[in-house]
Amino acid sequence: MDIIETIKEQIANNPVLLYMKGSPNAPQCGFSARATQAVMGCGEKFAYVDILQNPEIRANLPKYANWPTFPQLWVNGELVGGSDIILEMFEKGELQTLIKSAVGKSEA
Ligand SMILES: N[C@@H](CCC(=O)N[C@@H](CS)C(=O)NCC(=O)O)C(=O)O
Repeated sequence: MDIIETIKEQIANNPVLLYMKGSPNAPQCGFSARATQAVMGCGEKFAYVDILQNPEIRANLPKYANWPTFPQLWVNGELVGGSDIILEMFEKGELQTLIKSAVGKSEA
């Protein structure tokens, strides 16, 4: 399948999706580690894609997303942002609200 189609499918099929370096249990970059901590802190299930294991996604997602770096958090099919935005939203309590509503919608 075309890599852009794969990316679109991943985004469409996962209400909370983190593109990151490594895995939540073993992040391979400080930015991904901090983003994971915040997303995990929301207490809901989330999907992730390790871009170190998926070089084609690493090469193509930044163009598709118009966002140059990783991590990238996608919620309900929309890009939320990277580590800075994720942490800022978490500190304000906004990330918790967003993720809880996204997970709730997917279960409805
Ligand atoms: N300010 C960014 C920092 C993220 C960042 O600089 N990521 C780098 C290092 S992990 C990156 O993705 N570089 C491109 C790449 O490695 O493909 C954020 O908030 O997420």
